[in-house]
Amino acid sequence: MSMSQKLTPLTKLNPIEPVVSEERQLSWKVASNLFVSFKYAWAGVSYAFRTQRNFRIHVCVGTLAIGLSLLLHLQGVEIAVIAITSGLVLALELVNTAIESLVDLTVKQTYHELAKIAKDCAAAAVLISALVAVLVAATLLLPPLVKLVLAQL
Ligand SMILES: Nc1ncnc2c1ncn2[C@@H]1O[C@H](COP(=O)(O)OP(=O)(O)OP(=O)(O)O)[C@@H](O)[C@H]1O
Repeated sequence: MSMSQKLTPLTKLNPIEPVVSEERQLSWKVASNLFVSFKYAWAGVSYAFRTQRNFRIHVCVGTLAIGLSLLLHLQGVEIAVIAITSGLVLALELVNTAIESLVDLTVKQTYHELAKIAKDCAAAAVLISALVAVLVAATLLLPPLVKLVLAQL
């Protein structure tokens, strides 16, 4: 396929087709620029934060867990483990959002058993990572936290 066939000028697009900006049409090219790639990735994070309540909750809980681990002077490895598990939850929440969008794009408003499987499994991945993160944080944070509270009594 030649270049001119690939990059249809916006003026020639059918008005009922979704409009793709010329910058987006060239995204395969601009993505080679590291800064622009970062900009698109940040747009994804920003979209998830604005639209996904669960993502906001995970950001708050993760920040709280890392903050507490610093305040309680946990060992470096322990802080790293809490940060890794919290980061994994956020990353999977982003993948979940991407899968939800792709499924909605594919099946639109129709019910499909495969769409249900895709969305349920993506949500399950987030749930499992969140449960593990809570378990890890509780194991590492609770003993020093209880010790600190008891010392105040
Ligand atoms: N097109 C569909 N076909 C079949 N089942 C669907 C479809 N869309 C959604 N579902 C079912 O509804 C559930 C919720 O889907 P929805 O798109 O509302 O996700 P959500 O509630 O926004 O999820 P999350 O809280 O993880 O963001 C899915 O897990 C799935 O079981």
